[in-house]
Amino acid sequence: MSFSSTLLYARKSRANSEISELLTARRMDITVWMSSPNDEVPAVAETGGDTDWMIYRTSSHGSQNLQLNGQKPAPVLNGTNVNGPFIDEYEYKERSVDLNSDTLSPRGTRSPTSNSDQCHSLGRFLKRNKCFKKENDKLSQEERDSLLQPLLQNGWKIQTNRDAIEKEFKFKDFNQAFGFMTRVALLAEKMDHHPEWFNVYNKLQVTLSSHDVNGLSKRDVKMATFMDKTFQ
Ligand SMILES: C[C@H](O)[C@H](O)[C@H]1CNC2=NC(N)=NC(=O)C2=N1
Repeated sequence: MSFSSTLLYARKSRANSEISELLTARRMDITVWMSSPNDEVPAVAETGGDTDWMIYRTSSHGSQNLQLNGQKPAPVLNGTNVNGPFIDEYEYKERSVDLNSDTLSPRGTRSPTSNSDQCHSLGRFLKRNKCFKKENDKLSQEERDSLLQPLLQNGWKIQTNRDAIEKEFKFKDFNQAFGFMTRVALLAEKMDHHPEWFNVYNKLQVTLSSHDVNGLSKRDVKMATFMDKTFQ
C-alpha cells in the first residue's frame, strides 16, 4: 500500500490552528493520550518536506500541545503502531485535512484528493494511527450472545431480514417523543452513528445497524443502551 501522499503532517503554524478550530468548534472532548510528550509518535510515511507537527491534547484540563520536537516519526507499517495516540472512537468527527492546501474539508467529508488507501481523516489518524478503514467493530458471535441479551430482555428484537435490532418506544405525547429523539440525536452526532427511525406523534420506531460493517456493531449496542436508559 503506497503512502505516497503527504498525510497528516501539517505546517505547525496553520494546521494546528485549524485542528484547534476543529477540536474546539466541535466541542469535542478528544483526549489524545500519549505516554509522554517526547514520545516519538509513529505516523504514516511522509513525502518529505521539513514539517513539524503537534498533537493536541484536550481534556477538562484544557488543551496542551505535545510537541514532537520536529522528530520525523518512523512510518507506520500496516497501521499496527499501537503506541501511537488513540482516542475514544465515539468522540471524534471525521474531517479531512487536505495537506496539500492545509485546509480542513467540510465536516463529514473527505478531502477531494483522498482515496480509500490513504488516511486523510484526522479522526482516523488519531485513532491509533490507523490509516485505513474504520476499525471493524462488528459484533462477533460471542459478543452477540452476551451484549445483545440485556437489549433483547428490554424489548429489542433482532430483525429477520437484516442484521439489525429494532424497538418501538411509546411516549406520553409528541413532546416527550421529540425530546427523546433530540437527546439521541446529540449522541448520534457525537458518535457519528445514526439510528434509522420513524416517529408518529407519541410513537417512535427505531432500527439500529452499522452501515459500514453491514451489520450490528458495538456502536449499536451503545446507542440502544443509551436509548433504554434515557427512556426510563
Ligand atoms: C461517513 C459515514 O456517513 C459516517 O462514518 C457514519 C454516519 N452515521 C452512521 N450511522 C450508522 N448507523 N452507520 C454508519 O456506518 C454510519 N457512518
